[in-house]
Amino acid sequence: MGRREDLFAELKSIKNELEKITLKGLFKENPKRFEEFSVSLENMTLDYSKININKDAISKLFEVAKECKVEEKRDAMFSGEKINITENRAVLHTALRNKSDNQIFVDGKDVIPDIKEVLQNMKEFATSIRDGKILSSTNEEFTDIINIGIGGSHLGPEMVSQALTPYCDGPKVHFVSNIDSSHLSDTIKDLNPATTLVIVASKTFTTIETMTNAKSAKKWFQESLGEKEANLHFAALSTALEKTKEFGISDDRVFGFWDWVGGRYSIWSAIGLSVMIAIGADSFDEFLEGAFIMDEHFKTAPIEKNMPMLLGLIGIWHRNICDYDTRAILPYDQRLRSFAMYVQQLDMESNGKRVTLSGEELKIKSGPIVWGEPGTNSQHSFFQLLHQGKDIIPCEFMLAVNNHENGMDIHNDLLMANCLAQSQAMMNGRDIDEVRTILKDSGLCEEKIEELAPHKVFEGNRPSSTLIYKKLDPKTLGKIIALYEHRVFVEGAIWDVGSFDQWGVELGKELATKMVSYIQDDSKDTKLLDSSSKGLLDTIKLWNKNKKG
Ligand SMILES: O=P(O)(O)OC[C@H]1O[C@](O)(CO)[C@@H](O)[C@@H]1O
Repeated sequence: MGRREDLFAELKSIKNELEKITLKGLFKENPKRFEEFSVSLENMTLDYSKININKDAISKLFEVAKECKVEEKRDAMFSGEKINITENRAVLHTALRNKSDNQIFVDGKDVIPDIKEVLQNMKEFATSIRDGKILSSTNEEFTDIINIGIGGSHLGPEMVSQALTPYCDGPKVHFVSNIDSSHLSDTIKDLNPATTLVIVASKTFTTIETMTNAKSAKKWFQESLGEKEANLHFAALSTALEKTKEFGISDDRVFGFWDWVGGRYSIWSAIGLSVMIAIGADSFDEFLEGAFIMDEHFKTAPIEKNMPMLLGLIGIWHRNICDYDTRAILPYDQRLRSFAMYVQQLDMESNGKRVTLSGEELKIKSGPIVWGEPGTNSQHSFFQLLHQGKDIIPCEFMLAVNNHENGMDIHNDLLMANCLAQSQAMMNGRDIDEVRTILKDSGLCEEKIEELAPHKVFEGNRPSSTLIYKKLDPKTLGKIIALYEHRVFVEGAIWDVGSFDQWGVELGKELATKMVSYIQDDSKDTKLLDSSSKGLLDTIKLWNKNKKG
């Protein structure tokens, strides 16, 4: 990877040169900066002109992408090659939304017919639930659906169903993920078991949180409806048919997927069933269509007009050239309130890696910390640090031009104005001279002006991008999610990490299994544990209401 490091060094020299001029200056120099540093796809535009970058840097980043064979790796993924090498699996979430006639082979078998079959079964089931053709054990229509799952089996369905609230015209969907008993109990407390369907979403059907919640939900049904009746209130989304059967869910209520669908990439698979029940099969198709449009764009658009490539390369610029540790995702869209959390898993579980694909220690930084909240709420919490803190945090604004509400345009106008104003403030800042003039005009004396001025200076020159789209409809949401998936791919390909495994999550799972025996068994000797774990366990044993009554 020597050539990649050389290119990084050249990019660092460009960055050092660029530091001599501000973002404001770049706009003054080039009135066409927006046109030259933005890219569009249908009703969506990514504006990256407010990032301290120039054409030289962009073309050098293209060289990085070429050197790291991003396009070849992309093609390998789309064609079903086993690019998840530590698990010996293909990575084919894109096949789930493939609307072309192409065949895609894994181990010599075309996967498309199976995908179509499961999708068709999902549609029939979802439509029958929505139309009241499938009834509960008490012959009533299902009014509420609870998706029990965690990680990729939860974050996608919850985020998408929140985002598409205006399209939700089916039963109400709820989500339970945390093993904390409060999550299930707070969710079911106002629900009627007779009209509730639980969807157990788990690729492996072994995840302790999901299985514990599913068993407790089963008990809830059994106690109020009866042993046999309980099973009629379940469906499952899983690759583990044996285990779903063991749980008591009949095969016609199980919707499968395949080992080449990673958890955090699974919203397009059967894992999307709760969303499909909420928004209907047609809207779900639109959602898949949106992702397919982004896939085709990613596959075919030249690198300089390729939105995921550019977003990924900007990520590399910020992480490896500017040395920024985090990035903020800031949707000016309350319905995208879980989007940052969703991208956190997508991005950090994929690229939070410390070794290369061949197992060597990475010599450069990989995935950054991803976080964020919707605006305008976040303006009144952490934006202070974004504007005046010591860290520079690249901000990714997201903005829908049209809302879904009639007669509330004033809200939308103000929302949009705030979004634009924030990126402008980050870029332009406010210098000491301007601050002094403002304070003078407000009638303050010289002494007071000098006392206050440093606090009111904004350095500015802080980078941001804005993804602007016409309306947050199912198709647009599909495009946005696929854009972020492919951005993660581009970055992972450049860092040369295994973006599709997640071994780092395993150690905690293993230790939790051991730890539970210390909590449940008083006679278990804690002497060999570290003193912190022992101290905490002793406190648990002293205070545990389950033990002490
Ligand atoms: O769908 P499952 O098998 O229950 O797994 C849930 C989640 O657990 C993980 O394996 C690790 O957190 C995720 O990748 C996955 O989305």
